[in-house]
Amino acid sequence: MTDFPFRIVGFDLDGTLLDTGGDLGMALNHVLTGLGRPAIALGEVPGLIGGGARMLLERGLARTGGALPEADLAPLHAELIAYYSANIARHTRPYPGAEAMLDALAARGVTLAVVTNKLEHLAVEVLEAVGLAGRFATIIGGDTLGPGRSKPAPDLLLEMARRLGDGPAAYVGDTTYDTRAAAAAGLPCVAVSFGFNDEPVASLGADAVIDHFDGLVPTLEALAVVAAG
Ligand SMILES: O=C(O)COP(=O)(O)O
Ligand SMILES: [Mg+2]
Repeated sequence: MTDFPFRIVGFDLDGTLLDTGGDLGMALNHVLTGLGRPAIALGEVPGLIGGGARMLLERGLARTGGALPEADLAPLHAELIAYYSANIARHTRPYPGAEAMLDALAARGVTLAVVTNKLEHLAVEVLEAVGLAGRFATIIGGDTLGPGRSKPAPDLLLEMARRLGDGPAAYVGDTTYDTRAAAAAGLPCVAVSFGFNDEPVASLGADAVIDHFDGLVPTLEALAVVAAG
């Protein structure tokens, strides 16, 4: 154990640890084109991500001709999830420096967690596919606690603390879902500028921003100094 100021660091998944935009976009376009709708340019998909796959579907429908009745959404959501699960890591990769950063935190005795709005089983599958699942003491998904408890509610982050025990914790994310959840849970939050930011990164309300994972360890050390006054 070292004197690193945080004992637990939680990570968002889509747009934070992993660039999942291409594979999520392919799954969304599979559903849209099946409905006779146009595909969405993959470069535009990151702007539609946040809040889970069901919200991705709703935003995709709105973008390509309009919403569908509520009753039509469940089978389309299931189709999107099935396609995504079967094609989960064709394009998905960790962002540069992610693995070295996880090594650096682990070497400092930090316990690592994933806290995502993705369905838990998809989070496990994609982390296994890119070889990172074993790094995390726990993986908590948008459905882990049941409906209505995903980010921006604090529940998933409070569950992380419940599972991993006492000690200072911090969270790393890319959207307002993450910064709002962290604030509600009372955790400091670092935002990554390279993710699927739903607001300009300076407006996300994070305590600090990093442009590369090389900056995470020193940024967390500096945050703790500020918090200590
Ligand atoms: O799946 C989403 O919409 C967002 O997932 P995340 O919480 O890992 O960013
Ligand atoms: Mg994210």
